[in-house]
Amino acid sequence: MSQQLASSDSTTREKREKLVEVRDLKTYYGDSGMFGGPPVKAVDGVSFNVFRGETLGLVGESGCGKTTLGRTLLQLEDATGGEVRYDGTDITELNSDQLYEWRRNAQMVFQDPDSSLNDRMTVGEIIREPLDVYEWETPADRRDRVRELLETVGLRPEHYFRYPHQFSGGQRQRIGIARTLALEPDFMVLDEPVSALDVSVQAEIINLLEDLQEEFGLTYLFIAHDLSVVRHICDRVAVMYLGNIMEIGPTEELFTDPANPYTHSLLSAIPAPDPTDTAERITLHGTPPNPRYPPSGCPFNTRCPARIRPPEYEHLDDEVWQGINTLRDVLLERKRADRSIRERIRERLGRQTRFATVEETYDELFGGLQIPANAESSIEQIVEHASNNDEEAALDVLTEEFGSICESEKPEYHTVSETGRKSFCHRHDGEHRQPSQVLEERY
Ligand SMILES: Nc1ncnc2c1ncn2[C@@H]1O[C@H](COP(=O)(O)OP(=O)(O)OP(=O)(O)O)[C@@H](O)[C@H]1O
Repeated sequence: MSQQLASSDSTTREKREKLVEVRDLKTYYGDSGMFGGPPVKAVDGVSFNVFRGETLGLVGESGCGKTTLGRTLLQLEDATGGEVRYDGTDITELNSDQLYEWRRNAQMVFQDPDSSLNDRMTVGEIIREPLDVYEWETPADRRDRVRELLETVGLRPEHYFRYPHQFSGGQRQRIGIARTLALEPDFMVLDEPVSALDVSVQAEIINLLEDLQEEFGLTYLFIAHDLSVVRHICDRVAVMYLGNIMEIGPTEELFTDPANPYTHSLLSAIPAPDPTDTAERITLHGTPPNPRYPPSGCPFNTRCPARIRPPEYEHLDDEVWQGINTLRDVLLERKRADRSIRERIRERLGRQTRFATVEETYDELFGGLQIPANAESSIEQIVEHASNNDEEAALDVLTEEFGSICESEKPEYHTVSETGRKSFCHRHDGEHRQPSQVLEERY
């Protein structure tokens, strides 16, 4: 599956040189030791290429794994599995000496310049540090290089002896960028490089990054929340959700004609520039699942507005669906949670039991809603099992009655346009209606 994503990515762009090739990359945090529970699957098997000279955007909600992916590409985080080939070399296999040498090629620009600049060092020392570490040329050459770098990023040579706190946020980011340029890298991971800056300054830094890219032939992975910035600066975009890439392709096409339901939802959250635009927004319910316990099947299935439904429930009221989704989340959570000591004490004292929680949950989710008879009897069975503390049986009924391929099988990557854009969704398998058709009908 991941190979498939990567290969078609390359067929459409075969003339472009691959600088970074990522294959089935996984980064998990923590271990599954006796008390640790399962690891956090921050990056859970992604494959894509970054082409030399391009800017690839990486977008997605907070916590979906963007920073972890960026850090793993630079081996600032150890990969749990998979490969990161840089100019053909798998950098996950390098020993520490080799990695040290390789790091000259690739640098990271951070969101918050304050935390990456040491306030006790002068600006000159900060920018010179990587040159000193790598014993670049002579000390006099290094000083010259720093003065040149200061000019390259729009600062002045006399800023050499000033301290970071004497500069504005935008200027501090320029200092950070000068430092990352010192060793002439080819590849830069820009992790929200303008998010901490005033809007008026953001454009200046974006322009600087674009100029530098052109001047030095840099390749960027640009991590961002702000989709309008991404649309402006990126050649291609990868949309991430819960450690997976849901869609990847050329920027303009992805923004104007999204294929994946998650991309639709993400774009739909952008306020329309035209206040008279009455297009329905897709509201994503709930928060992304805990990456320690990602759902089975498609990672987005628990929130997907275009989820495939059993035919008899195709037109079930959306609020009822949301209720069923939430009920599933609660049941899954309860199934894996060892009952807390507090709850057990409460039970023994006869105060509040898990039964009461189920009843309350039911009322809250479905109270006042019109539920068709067949769905209602299934929901009642589910609640009854849950009341008997048998979450397993409750979930079985839920899956049997309301489940679909979205929960039972991981999707494949499907090519959705002539440019080789890829989307990770069962709806492209030729047997179902496309996400956009379903979303139009449901919203
Ligand atoms: N060092 C760590 N140890 C354990 N879990 C971590 C660690 N770093 C990140 N995580 C978890 O991994 C998941 C992905 O985090 P990450 O910071 O990569 O997401 P993100 O998309 O960059 O978020 P944001 O946009 O808020 O920066 C989150 O659930 C986060 O809590």
